[in-house]
Amino acid sequence: MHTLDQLNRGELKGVVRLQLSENLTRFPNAIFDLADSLEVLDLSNNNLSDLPEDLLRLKKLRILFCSNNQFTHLPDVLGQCETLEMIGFKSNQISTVSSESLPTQTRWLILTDNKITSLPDDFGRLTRVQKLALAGNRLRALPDSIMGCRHLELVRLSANQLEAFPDALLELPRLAWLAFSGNPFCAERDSHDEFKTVNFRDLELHQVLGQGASGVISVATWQKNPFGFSESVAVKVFKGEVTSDGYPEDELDACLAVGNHDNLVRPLAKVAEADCSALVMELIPAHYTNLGLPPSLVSCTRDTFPVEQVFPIEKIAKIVEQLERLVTHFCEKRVSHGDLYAHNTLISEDGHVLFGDFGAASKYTNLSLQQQQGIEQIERRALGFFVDDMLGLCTERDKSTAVYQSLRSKAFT
Ligand SMILES: Nc1ncnc2c1ncn2[C@@H]1O[C@H](COP(=O)(O)OP(=O)(O)OP(=O)(O)O)[C@@H](O)[C@H]1O
Repeated sequence: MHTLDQLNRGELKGVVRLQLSENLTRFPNAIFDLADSLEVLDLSNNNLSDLPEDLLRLKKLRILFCSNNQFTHLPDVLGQCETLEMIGFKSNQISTVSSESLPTQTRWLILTDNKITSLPDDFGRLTRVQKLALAGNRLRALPDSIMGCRHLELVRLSANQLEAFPDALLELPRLAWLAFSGNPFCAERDSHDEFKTVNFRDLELHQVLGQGASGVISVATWQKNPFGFSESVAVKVFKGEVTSDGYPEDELDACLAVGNHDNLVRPLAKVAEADCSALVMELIPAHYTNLGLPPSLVSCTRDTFPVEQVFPIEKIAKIVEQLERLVTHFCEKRVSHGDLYAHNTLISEDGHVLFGDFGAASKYTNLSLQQQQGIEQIERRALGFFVDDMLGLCTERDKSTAVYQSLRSKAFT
């Protein structure tokens, strides 16, 4: 994080990346002094509502983040910034997105949690866009031209006002991670009576285990355990607000709809109270570790891995086999996971997989057979990308094996 003082004193000359958060209400002019070098500008968490019309003077600007500001429209000047390819305006008040505001070379567009009712008709001219985050808006439909966005791989549409499933998405040849729960066309949430409902006051929360976008997970023991669950459990208490993947209530609904599987963290019970929604689940044993790391600004939609991460091909085959069985289970339950990634996968030393994070999951039982098949194909593409990622971790020696070749035929690149 930098300061306005540093900027005004000329101390930041030559920086490639600038991050300022000081309740700014106006774009600081001194930023233009960095035009020769500035590639990444992060003005998130300020009070900005517009950008200067000569922003294009920042000739090298590739990445612009303005989340948590007061924008009511996406500034038109963005469309004239010749090198700008990543745009993030999450949690503003944006209701209008003009065609002029979208640079043709956009790869990454984050407009989560705004008030957008429609996208420009010619959206499909963004033929390079790979990642499109629109959850928590007021979209009623998508422009059919979106079919032209042939590089789209990740799309978030949850928590909108879509009246019908956007069939145009089924035409996208690379789409692999899709979230669409919490729209009027979706099936209603289920009460999941097959799972016990417990009182929140019967649980005693202890140390925090982790925190996802949608809730906080803690170890808990029972004050009262009428159903005889294990003495120690994990409890995810949902925060209630919309996340970049959708509504927490839909996460709980989808997670319970998928139910039990050998490769899922076992859901045990739910808390469904007016002021508290929570999921009680089995504790993940401490020796399970993350298989991958989330995507970076460079990898965009693809997971990243520590350079030293290497696996023998037999272990990779075992991991892939478990994921394949899991995807078959998702399809049988008519739930799309929407976030099938190594970074959501935990593995034990001997290669047993525990998979999680239903934040982007969407139920699709009520859709037409053709739509259901299309959605399954999208999830299987994510599995194909996953296989490709796993093969990237294979030892050089194992690349000549028959197992490698057989897995290669399942990979999507
Ligand atoms: N049943 C559990 N037992 C032990 N630890 C858990 C359990 N569930 C979650 N955790 C811990 O909490 C962290 C957050 O989990 P969660 O599934 O909510 O979110 P995430 O997938 O990491 O994040 P996001 O939803 O933002 O993508 C996990 O990385 C893990 O460390």
